[in-house]
Amino acid sequence: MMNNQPEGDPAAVHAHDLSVRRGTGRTLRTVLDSLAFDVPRGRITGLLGPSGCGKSTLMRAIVGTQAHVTGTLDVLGDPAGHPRLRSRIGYVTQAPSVYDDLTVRQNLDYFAAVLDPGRAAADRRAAAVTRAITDVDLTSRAGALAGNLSGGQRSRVSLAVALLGTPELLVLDEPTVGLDPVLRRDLWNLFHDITTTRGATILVSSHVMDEAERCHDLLLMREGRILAQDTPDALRTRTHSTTVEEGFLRLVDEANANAADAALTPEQSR
Ligand SMILES: Nc1ncnc2c1ncn2[C@@H]1O[C@H](COP(=O)(O)OP(=O)(O)OP(=O)(O)O)[C@@H](O)[C@H]1O
Repeated sequence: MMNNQPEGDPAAVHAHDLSVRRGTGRTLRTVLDSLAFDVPRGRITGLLGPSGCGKSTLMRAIVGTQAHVTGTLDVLGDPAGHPRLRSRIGYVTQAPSVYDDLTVRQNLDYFAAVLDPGRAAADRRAAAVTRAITDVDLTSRAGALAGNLSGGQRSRVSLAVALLGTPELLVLDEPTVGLDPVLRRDLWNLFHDITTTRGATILVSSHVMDEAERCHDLLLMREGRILAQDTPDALRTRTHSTTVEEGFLRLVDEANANAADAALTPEQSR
């Protein structure tokens, strides 16, 4: 498996033989199966694959909220879920977690107080809130009620909350779903700004393959497995494709053909 990490610089996320089961009791089933991959630091890695392939489950495992995880999963040098990681990771789930009856700034003040409580930290909190609002380009809407914002603006408030603690790793679960093309482009520009100006690592999921072209690195998933880890360029070249989507489909066809071959008895394959 390809690793784009510069030598000597440990990956932001390192997984080996990583499996996850979901469900309860007798319904427990394997949804991630023996994954091995690295997420390089300071870059945008896109986690792409069809609905239900396990992207959210993998993200939950990385941020430490997923049960029944086995194998190796190291995040920023610590095992996933380690308390030391809490302030070093920003996580945005699919449902924007903002309070509609608070303004943008009040939402951020609230989450900042949870992250960095106490009177002594008041100035630091105020600076962090202003910076996060600026980062997501919502300064002109800071006094607006979150409930009155557009979908894209609400997504940006969630992202601002995740940026509050100046996280080294941002895990974003389908942040552009349901957004129009202009808002999607603006958010992707913002992700690139965040990696450039803060040196942060971003792991971002999507089931829209054209978003793959905007990532530095790709993890392509299918049915609970990693199909490929590559840069968009390398993937297109390797699969003789003009788009990542075409390359992904070629890899799926290849995997299906291999699985069909493996299922044949020696007599059938003769
Ligand atoms: N709470 C749950 N209990 C049992 N199985 C679950 C649960 N949540 C998800 N699954 C199963 O785990 C598998 C992976 O789901 P997951 O949500 O991680 O996929 P996904 O790629 O993020 O999908 P989407 O793009 O639709 O969000 C699916 O087969 C799903 O049915």
